[in-house]
Amino acid sequence: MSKIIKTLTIAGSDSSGGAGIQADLKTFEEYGTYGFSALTTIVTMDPDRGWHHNVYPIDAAIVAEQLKTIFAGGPVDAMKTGMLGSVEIVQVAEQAIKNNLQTNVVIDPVMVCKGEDEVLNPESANAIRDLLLPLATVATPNLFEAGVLSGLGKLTTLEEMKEAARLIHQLGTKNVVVKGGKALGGDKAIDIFFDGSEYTVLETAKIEPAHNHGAGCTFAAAITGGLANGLSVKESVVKAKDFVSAAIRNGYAFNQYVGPVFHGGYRLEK
Ligand SMILES: Nc1ncnc2c1ncn2[C@@H]1O[C@H](COP(=O)(O)OP(=O)(O)O)[C@@H](O)[C@H]1O
Ligand SMILES: Cc1ncc(COP(=O)(O)O)c(C=O)c1O
Ligand SMILES: [Mg+2]
Repeated sequence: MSKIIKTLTIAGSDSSGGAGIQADLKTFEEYGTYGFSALTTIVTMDPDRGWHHNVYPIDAAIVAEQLKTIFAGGPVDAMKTGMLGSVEIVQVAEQAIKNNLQTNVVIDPVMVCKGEDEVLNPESANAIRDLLLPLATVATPNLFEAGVLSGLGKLTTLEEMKEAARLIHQLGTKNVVVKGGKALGGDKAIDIFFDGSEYTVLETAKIEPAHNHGAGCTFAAAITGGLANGLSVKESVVKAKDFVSAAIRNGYAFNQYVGPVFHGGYRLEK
């Protein structure tokens, strides 16, 4: 075998398997890369309480220990962050990125899980904005997160998404994708990619039923996989959109509450 291509996710566990570290590792595998993970939080969903999410952060020192283990094998080719769970964990992720400034990093500024519209942990969200976005190669907020990060509040049009992308770029990230997804009205799933000078509109038909739990994590992990394989940022984002669309098309109803993507969908359709 030729050179091993290494990818890393610093993210939470979604025991239901569609999102979080599970989505990231499955996607990394689909991209032919060797995935590492530093676990930050454990999320459970309660069927007796309408699928209420409980988030259990891990001690930041243990996250730091996991990263020490991973980097004992040398640098990785690309990395991403997902749900981080506490300001201290955000700081640990910041340090890992600063120790590896040559490595492309995708910041998925996870503040919410689908179906919830309240920021899970406002202090961590602010820390992601202030500490991680300035270090990001690409940031991938969904519509809600882009409204919070840009300060524009609820976004409802393409023009507002573009303005949010511009404002988030000003926070220091080199590139940003604002994901309209299912949250934007209309029959298209539209994302805006902004590289600081040019806007690219990424558009597909909205897939119904939307088995899109984990779509955001899968999309960010796919960008990471593309970057690790040497694609440009724009190429990585364009391929990730195809990858996540196939994952949603091949998703399934896990139960009455949630329909996760299938991370192997792109391979199945080839
Ligand atoms: N029903 C859908 N049909 C097609 N694409 C979708 C659908 N829902 C989400 N997407 C796409 O999945 C990716 C993740 O977006 P989104 O689901 O909004 O993120 P998040 O999971 O972070 O909330 C984006 O590329 C978005 O356009
Ligand atoms: C651990 C974890 N990370 C991230 C997310 C966000 O998932 P999505 O990809 O749907 O935005 C979730 C949602 O349940 C989660 O449990
Ligand atoms: Mg998300």
